[in-house]
Amino acid sequence: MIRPIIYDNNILKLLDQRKLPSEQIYCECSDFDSIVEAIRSMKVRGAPAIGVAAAFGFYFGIRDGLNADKVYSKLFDTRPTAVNLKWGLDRMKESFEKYGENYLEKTAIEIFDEDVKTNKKLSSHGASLFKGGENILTHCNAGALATAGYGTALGVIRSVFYKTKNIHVYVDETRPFFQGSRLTSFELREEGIEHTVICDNMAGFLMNSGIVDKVIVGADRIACNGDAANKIGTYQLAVLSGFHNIPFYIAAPVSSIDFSLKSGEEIPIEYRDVNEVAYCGGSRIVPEGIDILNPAFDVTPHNLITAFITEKGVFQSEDIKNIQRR
Ligand SMILES: CSC[C@@H](O)[C@@H](O)C(=O)COP(=O)(O)O
Repeated sequence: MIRPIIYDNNILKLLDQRKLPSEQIYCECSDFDSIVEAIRSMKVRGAPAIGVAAAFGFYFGIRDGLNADKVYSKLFDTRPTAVNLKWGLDRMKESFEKYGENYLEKTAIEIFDEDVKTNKKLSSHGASLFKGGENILTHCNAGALATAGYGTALGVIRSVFYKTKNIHVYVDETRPFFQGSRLTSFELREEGIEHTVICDNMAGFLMNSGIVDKVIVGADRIACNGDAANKIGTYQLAVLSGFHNIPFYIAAPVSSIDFSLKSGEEIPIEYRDVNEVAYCGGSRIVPEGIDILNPAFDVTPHNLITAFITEKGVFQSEDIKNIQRR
């Protein structure tokens, strides 16, 4: 299976997600600044993967003699919506305050290893909700590439495939960064899982034609009431799923729950460079001088979510606040 992140003797190798699917190139980060840049520019992306990369960034920063508060805040500011970033940083800070510098590398490696185990666990819980033979729709990339390995929503799909060998996935291309068509399709092809790529605006047509049995996506931040932020376009899929009576699942680790937030209204939404919308494959596709908006995430209200699939089991939104963090 693809290895999106490899740690090898003080070098963090990140499979550059901007180059996929045409090129598989690892960018090698050996210092704090290179990790900050890799997260900001989306060489590494996906909430759990960002959390893991930030943990190594914290280690590199302290190892190189930088101030801990500055290291924390510079990494924290790279991507505002994914709460796993803060979760990873808080764990590193706690380790630093308790044991000092010597234990930091070990803590970062622990966070990395745990993420893969967590994803496998949540995927096996999720697979129990599927009998095989379903047509599943997914959005963005919540696969191995968005995590330390195996994936969340795509991890569940992987586990259903291993169990039944019978599943078909509809993949939203996911404008403007195309995580669906470039990354999810790449991963599904590697696994030999049958799939079809569609443009984001085709989901309603497919649902209305009775082609979609279930929808499963990841999450970047979940509030205590179950409102969930995920890649822009997720909310409209949830509304469509509700209208067509199609189960809509969120698959995410407990580290994606922000226990400090009562509802999704408090989730900060990242606005990215408008050129991500203005250009496609290097060509300008919007006339010059036109207003463009690029919110990278939206929030799906809890009442549109059928269930949450986590490593601790499958939950309803009212149970989210009672899940134990560790
Ligand atoms: C597994 S993270 C949840 C995903 O569905 C998705 O929102 C995501 O990968 C985050 O987006 P990105 O902006 O590519 O970092």
